[in-house]
Parts: sequence; C-alpha cells; structure tokens
Amino acid sequence: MKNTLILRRRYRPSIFITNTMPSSTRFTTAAQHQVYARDNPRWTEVDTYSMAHSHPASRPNTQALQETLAASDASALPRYALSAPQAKFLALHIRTAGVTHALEVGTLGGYAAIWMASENPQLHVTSVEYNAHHAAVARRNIAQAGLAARIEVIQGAALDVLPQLRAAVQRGDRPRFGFVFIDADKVHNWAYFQVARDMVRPHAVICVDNVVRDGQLVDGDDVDPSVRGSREVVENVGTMPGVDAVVLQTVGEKGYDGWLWAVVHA
Ligand SMILES: C[S@@+](CC[C@H](N)C(=O)[O-])C[C@H]1O[C@@H](n2cnc3c(N)ncnc32)[C@H](O)[C@@H]1O
Repeated sequence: MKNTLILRRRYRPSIFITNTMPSSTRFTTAAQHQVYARDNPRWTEVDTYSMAHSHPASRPNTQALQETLAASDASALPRYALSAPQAKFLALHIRTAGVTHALEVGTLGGYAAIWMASENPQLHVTSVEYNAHHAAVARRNIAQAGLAARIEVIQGAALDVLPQLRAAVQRGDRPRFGFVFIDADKVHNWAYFQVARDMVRPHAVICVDNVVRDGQLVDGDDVDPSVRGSREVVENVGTMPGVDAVVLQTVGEKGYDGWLWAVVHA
C-alpha cells in the first residue's frame, strides 16, 4: 500500500505538466510525444515491479515465455507482442469466462497465444498469421513450450482465412469461439470484427488491440491507415445489434494505447 502511494505521488507531476500544456502545443511532433508519453519509464517500471510480484519467476510458464521472447528476437521478429501484464489479463479473462476455444488474429512469435494456453489447460487457441517466417517461428516456440496440441497456427491473410473458419464453424466442423483477440494489420479491424462476430458463442468477448494509438484515435483527419482502421471499428461497433463495447485506454511498457473490448450477447 505504501509503495503504491509513493509511486502515484511521483507519477502525478508528469501528468499534470502534460495536461496543462495547451492542446495546440501538446504532442505536436513525434519527438515531443516521446518525451511526454511513450517513453515514460515509470510505466515500464510499474509493469516490471507488479509482474515480479503477481507472477513470480517460479511460475511454471515463466521459462517458456522468456524463451519465446528470446527466440523471437533471435529470429529478428519485431517486438510487437503484448506486454506480460496485457497477455496475462487476457489469460485471466479466459479463465474467468471458462473459455475453451479462442481465436487470435496476428500470431507473431506466439507470445500471447502461449500466455493464454499455458494459463488455461482447458483452452485451444487458433491463431492466424500472414507472415510465413512469423508463423514458422511461432510454431517452433509453441512446440518448445509443449503446447503444439492446443495452439494451432494457420498461415494466411486473415481476410482469406477468417471466412474459411467461419464456414467451418457454421457447418459445425469447428466449435464457436469464446474469446477473439484481433491484433494484426489495423486497416481491416472492422472486417475482422464482423467475421469474428459470426463465429462466437453468446457472451464471448472480442478484443481489438491498439485502437488508441497514443491518442491518435480522436484525430479525424489523420490519414494513417491504422488510425482510420481503428476509428472505423470504434465508430461502427456501437451500432451492431447484440454487441456492447467499450474502449479502455492503457499505459505500460508498450506506451500509451488501449483496446476495444466488446461483449457479444446473442
Ligand atoms: C502485433 S503482432 C501480433 C502479436 C501477438 N498477438 C502477440 O501479442 O504475441 C501482428 C502480427 O499480425 C500479422 N499480420 C499482419 N497483417 C496480417 C494479416 N492481414 N493477416 C494475418 N496476420 C497479419 C503480422 O505479421 C504480425 O505478426
């Protein structure tokens, strides 16, 4: 409790300074943004400190997760995987909701998939990855973690693979998913969301990562296709029948971002 208070007090001033800057001068360049937001070392320190206590190194999946990150680095994969607290949050949600089948769009080296499956012995993960090298590294990491029987990596573009999965689900050849994590190219977020919505079970969660993007989500004139893809899913999701969603902003070692969290009721 004491530590928490000290951390909060130390952290507040940087927020205060940032928020009192006139909006016209706030984050006007990428360099300023780096100074004020993304590289705030406190965010990483808090992730590291809290994970060391909430998920000590003695946990059974620690080694596999560390080896996954090391092997992904050694294979020159980009460092786009979720942070450990983010991935563990998804894993804990899956446990709470009793999910048995999860779908991930965007595997990279398999880090998030390994978190989800290693924390949930009942879980089967289907993960879609476009890049052949990423898919090969992920399959190796998954096999090394002893999870090849429960994590399937399908290599291909999600726009092609997801409709095939939907057809299999609708034929009854595959079970409906209880959790979907959309974390690939951001341009097609809304297309992925719509297909995912057709193949989930009632009360499933569909989570779309990286929609806040350093706050660029509110920049209506931003031409960045990833911003436009994020705005598209946020603007459309509220009109979809049977779906209730919220955008949750986050900070941490991955910087300032956030995800869209949608519950499918029917
Ligand atoms: C942010 S990374 C995924 C990280 C992973 N979910 C994790 O946390 O460990 C995004 C991945 O999506 C893949 N990707 C990009 N476009 C894609 C597409 N059209 N279809 C499927 N995968 C795609 C990229 O190659 C990359 O490996």
